[in-house]
Amino acid sequence: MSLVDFRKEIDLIDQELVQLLEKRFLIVHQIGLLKKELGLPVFDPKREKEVLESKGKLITNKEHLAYYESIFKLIMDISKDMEK
Ligand SMILES: C=C(O[C@@H]1C=C(C(=O)O)C=C[C@H]1O)C(=O)O
Repeated sequence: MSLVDFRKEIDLIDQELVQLLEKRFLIVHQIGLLKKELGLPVFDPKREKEVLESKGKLITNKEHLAYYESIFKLIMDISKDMEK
C-alpha cells in the first residue's frame, strides 16, 4: 500500500474516533448534570481504575498497554473537565 492509501485508512479510523468521542462526551455531560443533582463529586477514582483495568483486558498487544493507559487517562481528564 502507498502512503496515500495508509493515510486514507487513518482518516477513516479518525472519523470513527471523533464520532465515538462525541458520543462519549455527550454521556459524560449527562453524568455531570446527574452528579450535580445528586451532590456527587466529579472525580470517582474507583470507577477510573475499573475503566483502565477493563480496557486493559481488551488490548491484544500487551506491549502497547502503557500507550492505551495514557490515552484513557487523558480522555478521563478531559471528561472530568467537561463535567464541571
Ligand atoms: C464519567 C464519570 O466521571 C469521571 C470520568 C470518568 C470517565 O471519563 O470514564 C470516570 C469516572 C469519573 O472520575 C463517571 O463517574 O462515570
